[in-house]
Amino acid sequence: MAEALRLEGLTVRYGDHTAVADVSLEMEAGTIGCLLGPSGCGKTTALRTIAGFERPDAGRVLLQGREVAGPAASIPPEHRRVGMVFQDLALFPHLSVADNIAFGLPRGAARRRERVDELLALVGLPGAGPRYPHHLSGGQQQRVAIARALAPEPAILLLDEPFSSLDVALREQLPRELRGILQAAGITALLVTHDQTEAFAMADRVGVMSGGALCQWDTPYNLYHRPATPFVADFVGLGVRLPGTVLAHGKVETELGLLEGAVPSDCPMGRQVDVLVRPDDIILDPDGQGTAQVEERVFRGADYLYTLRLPGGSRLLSLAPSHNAYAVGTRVTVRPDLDHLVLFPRDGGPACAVEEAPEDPD
Ligand SMILES: Nc1ncnc2c1ncn2[C@@H]1O[C@H](COP(=O)(O)OP(=O)(O)OP(=O)(O)O)[C@@H](O)[C@H]1O
Repeated sequence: MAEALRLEGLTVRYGDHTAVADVSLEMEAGTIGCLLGPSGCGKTTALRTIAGFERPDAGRVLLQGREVAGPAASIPPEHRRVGMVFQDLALFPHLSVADNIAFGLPRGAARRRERVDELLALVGLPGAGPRYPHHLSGGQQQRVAIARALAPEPAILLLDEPFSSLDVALREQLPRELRGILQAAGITALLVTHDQTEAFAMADRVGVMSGGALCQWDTPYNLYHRPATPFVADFVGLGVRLPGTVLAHGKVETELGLLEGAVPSDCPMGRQVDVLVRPDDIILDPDGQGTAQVEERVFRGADYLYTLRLPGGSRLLSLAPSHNAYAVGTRVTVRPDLDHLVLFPRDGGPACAVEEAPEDPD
């Protein structure tokens, strides 16, 4: 498949501060990518550099194989064929929906009206052309902003926190809808968000950023099941890291007992590691004889998230269906059910590669 975007060693500094540090990634045409990370990690700066609003201090940006920023070129934003949707949507309040969408199209273009109608149909708002932005709901306004950005047929659509101004219900629903719209039209898109649920619902590939660096650029499934660094493991999904010692291939001793299965072959015996334990890896049994204790319980609708305290002081998380509720203080037996082990060496040495993790079903 054709390459839509490539970043090579992209570095952007504001004075002494490195906002984007040596970021490299590639996106294929027609796919959706996402930069995910906490506030200040550099994701907006990376997006703005792709759009042409910031200049790289090192590295290159290539769009459809053409260098648009780097040692060989500095193409201005309007000539990059990039569509941008901003956090606040930035619709023109005094223009109708049709005129908002047509804004980026050449005046007098024969297909102008036709293109607006096409885009309104694409975003599920047929017939909304004569209305004004303030007549529309937040979700509808967002679709108009997307239609406007798509009007000039950009090579890539960049979206900066596109759901942050919407209410909670829309934030659940819109990422999936938007993914459907972009996929139907074969659009390449890159969004930035700090919200993992949005990233996972929207994107084929997600890049987790921290301190300007890209920690891992991978499928959502692999980020969860094969996190490359402790930061990715902590940022994506819930879980704890339990100290352990590698005993032999296939066994790690922890406070939970011997965890078995798929210890990476490059993890030497005796090595001190942290084992990633997700809430879905822990089954709890409230038998009254157990040595673990419920320390906290959080209702999450379909399930409760329990924090469990082991006798040695380590804590675990566990998810259990919400039709049974175990009170704080209940003694429970904890049964680990890990089908592969993700290990991070405690000495900070290179991570042990995760083998035999389940394959990404997609
Ligand atoms: N124009 C600027 N001048 C100086 N420093 C800046 C500028 N823009 C961003 N920064 C700094 O660069 C770092 C990265 O900012 P950036 O906005 O890219 O992060 P972000 O991950 O998008 O955060 P947020 O989610 O809060 O927008 C931050 O430390 C920020 O304070």
